[in-house]
Order: sequence, then C-alpha cells, then structure tokens
Amino acid sequence: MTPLPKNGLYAITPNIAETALLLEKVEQALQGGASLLQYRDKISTPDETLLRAQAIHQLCLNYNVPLIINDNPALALACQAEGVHLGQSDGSILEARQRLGKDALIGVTCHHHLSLALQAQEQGADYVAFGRFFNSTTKPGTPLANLKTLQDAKAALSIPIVAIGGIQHNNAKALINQGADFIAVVEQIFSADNISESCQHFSALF
Ligand SMILES: Cc1ncc(COP(=O)(O)OP(=O)(O)O)c(N)n1
Ligand SMILES: Cc1ncsc1CCOP(=O)(O)O
Ligand SMILES: [Mg+2]
Repeated sequence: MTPLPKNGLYAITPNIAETALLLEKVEQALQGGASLLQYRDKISTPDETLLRAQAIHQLCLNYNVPLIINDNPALALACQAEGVHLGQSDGSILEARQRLGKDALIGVTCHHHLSLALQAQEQGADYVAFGRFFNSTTKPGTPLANLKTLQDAKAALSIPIVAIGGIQHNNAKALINQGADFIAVVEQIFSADNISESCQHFSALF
C-alpha cells in the first residue's frame, strides 16, 4: 500500500472515451509530479472501468503514487487501489472501511460544511475535500466554498484538507496558503497541451 503523502497535487481523471489516451494522459500527470491520483469515470461500463482501474493502478505503482477510486469501494477493492473517494451520496465511511480495511485511504466530499468534515473525521476519514472554490466546467453548479471555509477547517481538523473546483495555476496558491494540503484538479491538468508541465507548475506551489 502506497501511503498518503503529506501534501501536493491531487490529479483527477476526466471522462475520456478512449482507454489508450486516458492511460497516456495519466502517465504524463504522474511524470509531472502528481502526488495523488483519482480515477473518476462517469462514462464507462463496469467491465471497462475495472480494466482501466487496473491499468491505472499499475501506472501509479510505478510512480509510487496512491490511487483513489471515485464513488465505488467495490471497484477500489477489485483493483487493489489505495482508497476511495466518497461524496455525500456515495455510501458510508463505515461500510467502505469494513470493505477496504484499516489501511485504506478514504476521502469524503464536504462541500463548504465544516460540520460534515468534523463528522467525517470522527468516522475515520483520511482526508476531507472542500469545494468547489471557483467555476468548474467539470462539475458546474456544486456549492461554493471560500477561503474562510479553509481557514476554519484548518483550525478545527487534524486530517489533511483537499481543495477542489476550478483550480488553476493562478488561483491555487491562495488555497494552499489558507490551509489546503492538496489541490485537486481535472481540467487545468488534463486539457493542457503539456500535461506534465501543468502538473509541475502546480507541484512547485507546495
Ligand atoms: C477530491 C475530490 N473532492 C470532491 C469530489 C466530488 O465528489 P462527489 O461529490 O461524490 O462528486 P463526483 O465526483 O462523484 O461527481 C471528488 N470526486 N474528489
Ligand atoms: C469533482 C468535483 N467536485 C467538486 S468540483 C469538481 C470538479 C473539479 O474539476 P476542475 O478542476 O476541472 O474544476
Ligand atoms: Mg461521488
């Protein structure tokens, strides 16, 4: 099991129909220094998803980067990923913990609510995620968090804090300064002409 790093860039995969292209882009993100990777896929069939998750996990192992599976503890177990990310409607932390074991990394979406984060921490989450912080084309319309959310969270929580949503090279530093241990990014990484370079720019902010 690759452990959770202290901080850094958390790369999250976009929906990409072609598996070879997805894997190529994931490898470029790993080469660019992403310290955590989430496989998030809202378009593939369960069979495709398993094959992709296994291939992505092999890449992550090569770079010593933990793989987090979005939404789906069963898939995390099947591909032996390091963990799972749960939204507020994606099932309980307790169930995921029972399924994946004590060493699994479990992350939880808390939008802009410190109360949800405190609850998640109490229930054994390994990190909490706040956001979106800015306009996001990947997931528009989710509730907005702000810098005060991060400051309050930093003061109240002992587990790592992830910031997500519309994060770009020019707005990430403020989030890190206010307490984000990880910045989670889809678009500005995976739509870049040079994915590795984009990751290097983000990683250099830590
Ligand atoms: C690191 C991170 N933070 C938040 C989310 C969003 O999770 P969720 O609210 O379940 O929404 P979907 O991603 O499933 O659409 C995330 N995936 N990762
Ligand atoms: C999954 C998710 N949850 C809140 S915003 C978001 C999308 C983040 O993607 P981007 O970095 O492209 O805004
Ligand atoms: Mg989800």
